Amino acid sequence: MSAHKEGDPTTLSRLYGRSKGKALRAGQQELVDTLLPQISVPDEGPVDSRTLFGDDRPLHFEIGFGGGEHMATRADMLPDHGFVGCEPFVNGVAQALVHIRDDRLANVRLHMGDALQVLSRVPDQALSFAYLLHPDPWPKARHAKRRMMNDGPVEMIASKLKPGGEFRFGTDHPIYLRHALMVMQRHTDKFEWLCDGPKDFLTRPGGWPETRYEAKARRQGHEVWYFRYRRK
Ligand SMILES: C[S@@+](CC[C@H](N)C(=O)[O-])C[C@H]1O[C@@H](n2cnc3c(N)ncnc32)[C@H](O)[C@@H]1O
Repeated sequence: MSAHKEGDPTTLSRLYGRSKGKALRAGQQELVDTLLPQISVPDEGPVDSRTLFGDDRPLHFEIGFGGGEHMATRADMLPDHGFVGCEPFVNGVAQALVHIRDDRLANVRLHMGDALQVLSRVPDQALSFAYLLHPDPWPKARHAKRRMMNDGPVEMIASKLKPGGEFRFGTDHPIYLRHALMVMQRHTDKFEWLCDGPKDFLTRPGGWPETRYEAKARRQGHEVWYFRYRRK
C-alpha cells in the first residue's frame, strides 16, 4: 500500500517535484534572504486580505506560480487587489521576487512551499480568484491522484471562493485536459463553466497574462486550453 494518501489535499505537499534547481545568482539569493521574509505569508493564522493587507481588498490565490510572470502581471494590473502566490521551487520564488522588486509590487504575498497547506488556512468565501496554470501533469495513469486537479483540491478551491468568484485553469497537456474536464464535470453544482462559444477555450482570455510554461508549450507547437469557471 502507498505511504501517501494520494489525492488527499493535505498530503499532496509531499508529492510535488523538485524544489531546488540551478544555484541562485548572488542577487537572487539576496532577495530570498531579505525581501522574501518581508512578504511571506505568516506561518499561522487566517490567510485573508485583512490579515495580509490590512483591508478588505479582493484576494487572488495562485497555485504553483512557476517564475511568477502571471502573478506579477496581474498584481501590476490590479494594484488595489491582493495576491497570494505559492511555489515550492526556490528558483521560481527567486524569479518572482525579481518581478516584485522591479515592478515595485506592494500587493503580493508569497509562500515557498505547498499551496494547499496555505489554501486550507484561507477562510471560506475569502477569495475572488484562484489560478491553477499548467499544473504538473503526472501523465502516468497510476499517478493520476497526484494531479492538483482532483476532487479534494477542487472542493477546497470551491469552498474558498466567494459566490461569483472565478477559478482559472490552463493546460497544454491532452491527458490532463481530459482528466480535468472529468473532475470539473463532477462539480457542476459548484462551478459554472464560462464559455462564450465552441472554440472559446482555445484563445487566452483578456486579463490572463501568459505564463512561462505556456510560452514554452506554444514554442513547441502545442495547443493550449484555457478554462474559466464561476463559483455558483
Ligand atoms: C509545470 S509548472 C507551471 C508553472 C507556472 N504556473 C507556469 O505556467 O509557468 C507547475 C508548477 O507547480 C508547482 N507545484 C507543484 N506542486 C505544488 C504544490 N503542492 N503547491 C504549489 N506549487 C506546486 C511546481 O513547483 C511547478 O513550478
